[in-house]
Amino acid sequence: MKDLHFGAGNIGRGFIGKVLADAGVHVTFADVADDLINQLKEKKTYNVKVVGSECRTEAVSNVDAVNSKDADAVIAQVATVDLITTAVGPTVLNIIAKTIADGLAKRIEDGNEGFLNIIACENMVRGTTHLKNEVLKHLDEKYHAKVEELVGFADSAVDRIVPPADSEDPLEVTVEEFSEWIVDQTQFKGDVPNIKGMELTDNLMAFVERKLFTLNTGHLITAYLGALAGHNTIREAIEDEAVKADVQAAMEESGEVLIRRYGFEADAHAAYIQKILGRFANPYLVDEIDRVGRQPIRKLGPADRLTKPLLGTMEYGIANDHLIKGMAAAFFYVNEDDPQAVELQAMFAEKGLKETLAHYSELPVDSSEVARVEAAYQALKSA
Ligand SMILES: NC(=O)C1=CN([C@@H]2O[C@H](COP(=O)(O)OP(=O)(O)OC[C@H]3O[C@@H](n4cnc5c(N)ncnc54)[C@H](O)[C@@H]3O)[C@@H](O)[C@H]2O)C=CC1
Ligand SMILES: O=P(O)(O)OC[C@H]1O[C@](O)(CO)[C@@H](O)[C@@H]1O
Repeated sequence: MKDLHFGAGNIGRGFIGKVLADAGVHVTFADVADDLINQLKEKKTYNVKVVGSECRTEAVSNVDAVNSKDADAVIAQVATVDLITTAVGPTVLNIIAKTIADGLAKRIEDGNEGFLNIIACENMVRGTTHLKNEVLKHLDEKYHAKVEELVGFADSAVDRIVPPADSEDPLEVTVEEFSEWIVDQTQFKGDVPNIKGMELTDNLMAFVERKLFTLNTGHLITAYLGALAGHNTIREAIEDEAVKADVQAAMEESGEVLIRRYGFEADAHAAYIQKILGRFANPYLVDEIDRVGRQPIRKLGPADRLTKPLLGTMEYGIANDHLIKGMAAAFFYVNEDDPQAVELQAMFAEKGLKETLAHYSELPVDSSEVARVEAAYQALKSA
């Protein structure tokens, strides 16, 4: 099987590319980072350091690379591979959609009747479905029926903490031991691939929301409360007992929504939260607060890791003080290198918290929740 993987970054090399290459799939990475691509092309192998209670280095071999800026080369790949995976970040999905659409048009014109499956591996609810809609916007309608017949767009949930590596070898990645890649088996076209490390489910939403609204909700609140307390890394922040107590409580509030919505068993979910807290404290990973806190506007959005769990607590009429506090902490997040943090702070300075939060979260500006976030902000300010 041949895979074209967009995004040779942390998750691309450290997780998805590795799982596929280990399973005997030939992986070609597509990326815009020239040096990275040239080195991958030349060496065709790279190392992954797996760190935890035991540390080891594993080589990933038989990979290739193509520069994403060379549209013709990428289109030629799309026209021939059996699988396309992505780990580029939600905003870049819209950019690669055009190239994928051009590749699908070529594939059909070339008479390739083989099945192709596409899996976006991003921190997004139904990211592949989003990508599909973007691809179809760029694709002439005359190709749509063939795409429906031959191309599967399978949504997935991806969980492995992979911070940027601090290594002399630019291709090496450092990853935690834990990993979970769950794909919606109902959305494949042709045979569903049997790949070790890729789990299949017919209940994907439960797993996507469980991951995004537990790990990512807790991680983000760790970042924002940690930054406020003067910490630089996630590990430092979660070892601060006050931060940890708030983060755990926020994950429990979000967890109560997940338990009620999807029927997760309460004890198992509590253990899931504890495991995640342990992963945040991994002493072998140096995970900067800015990586986890990045793009706060996206993360305050209505479908993302702060607002969506809050909406769930409102739906079920259950406690949400710590989710509210986490949202308030987002307004202390300052990072001049992050355009979204700059934009958020600019609007906050001009319009105040209520209007800014309502604008990005789509919560009603006069709602009691928005008022409570403002009160929590004031409480944090005077603490
Ligand atoms: N790092 C982590 O711990 C996890 C990340 N994720 C998700 O995986 C996705 C990727 O995250 P990371 O690997 O951490 O980011 P990253 O920044 O390390 O990798 C993204 C890669 O995409 C490349 N890229 C940018 N524009 C491109 C284009 N037009 N064509 C091809 N490649 C392009 C970048 O050069 C970069 O190498 C994100 O959606 C993230 O939320 C999900 C789970 C864990
Ligand atoms: O990649 P995003 O959506 O900016 O968010 C960063 C988060 O994603 C992860 O990299 C993977 O879930 C977490 O480690 C972190 O909480």
